[in-house]
Amino acid sequence: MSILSLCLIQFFNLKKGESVNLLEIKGVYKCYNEKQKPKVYAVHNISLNIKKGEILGLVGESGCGKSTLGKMLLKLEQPTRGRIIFNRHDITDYSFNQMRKIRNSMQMIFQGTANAFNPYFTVKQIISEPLNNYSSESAEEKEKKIVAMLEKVGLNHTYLTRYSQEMSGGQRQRVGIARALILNPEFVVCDEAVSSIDYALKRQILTLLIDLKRQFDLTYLFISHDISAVNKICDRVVVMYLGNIMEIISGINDKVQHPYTKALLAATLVPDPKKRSKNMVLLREGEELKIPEKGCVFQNRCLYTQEVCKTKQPALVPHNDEHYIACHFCCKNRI
Ligand SMILES: Nc1ncnc2c1ncn2[C@@H]1O[C@H](COP(=O)(O)OP(=O)(O)OP(=O)(O)O)[C@@H](O)[C@H]1O
Repeated sequence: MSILSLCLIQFFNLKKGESVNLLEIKGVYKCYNEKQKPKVYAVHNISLNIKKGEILGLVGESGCGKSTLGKMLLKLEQPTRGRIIFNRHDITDYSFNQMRKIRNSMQMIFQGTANAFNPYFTVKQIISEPLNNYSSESAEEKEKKIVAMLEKVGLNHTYLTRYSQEMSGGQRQRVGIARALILNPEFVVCDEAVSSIDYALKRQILTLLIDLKRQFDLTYLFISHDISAVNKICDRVVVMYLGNIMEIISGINDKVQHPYTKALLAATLVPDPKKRSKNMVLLREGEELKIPEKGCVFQNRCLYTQEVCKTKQPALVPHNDEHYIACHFCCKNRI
């Protein structure tokens, strides 16, 4: 088949509204200590596609493997097993030099905490760093670019000479966003980009991220503990528990099915007391959280565990078009 016919097929598929995958994650595992027995996986057999232009949310309790997965997609961590395809290229075994060539297409926004940046660097130095590594433009051109980017994130040239300790959390967050976007990436991992900032500022940063996504045609993996932020910004949400995907859904709302996602939802604060659901107690006081050797990874905390959950790990299966659940008892086609 000629290149022209392949392009035509892709063009007509896009016209029909079919989306293109920017990232394909195929059976990815991460084990930090391979010598340990039994092996403990921070990420366990995750398969997932991230569509071009999508904002994919990633939620779950602390330590469930969200950042590890995000870092593996950017190749800041090497998967133990599985494949990562970016823009139709298998980058799993890319060397440092091969990654250098595409590093500008994939960036990360970290939490804008006080120690997020080198305290001896000015804003200009912070944002220049990726430019110095990847661009051969003159110093003047770089400065022009930095000022233009600062303006895009709601700051101005007067911030160029500031140090990170001379800024508020929100201003630091904006500098972090400017630094991540200065190389004009396609894919950005936002790791807790709105954590520990107040409600009004959170709304501003979320609005800014949505605006920038439109302006720069970005695709985000949005990692967060904050269910309301995830619901505001994301097209789909992946719910992780102990390295495994429990559910994929359009939002954490009353359509969630998995007992773990229901518990996450019940734990969120709802302003209207009449709409609040009862908190579900998933772990009794003093009880230790253990990763089961077989069966469903959530069996020790689930309120509905049956015999089959102790022996057989449920597969992630479609409930409907965009809704996937890994539970023996949630899906219509199951046991
Ligand atoms: N470099 C590392 N070496 C060893 N273990 C690690 C390393 N990084 C993460 N882990 C472990 O992997 C598991 C997943 O960690 P990860 O940071 O991905 O979780 P997370 O869901 O992002 O947590 P949080 O929300 O608190 O950031 C944890 O048990 C953690 O202790």
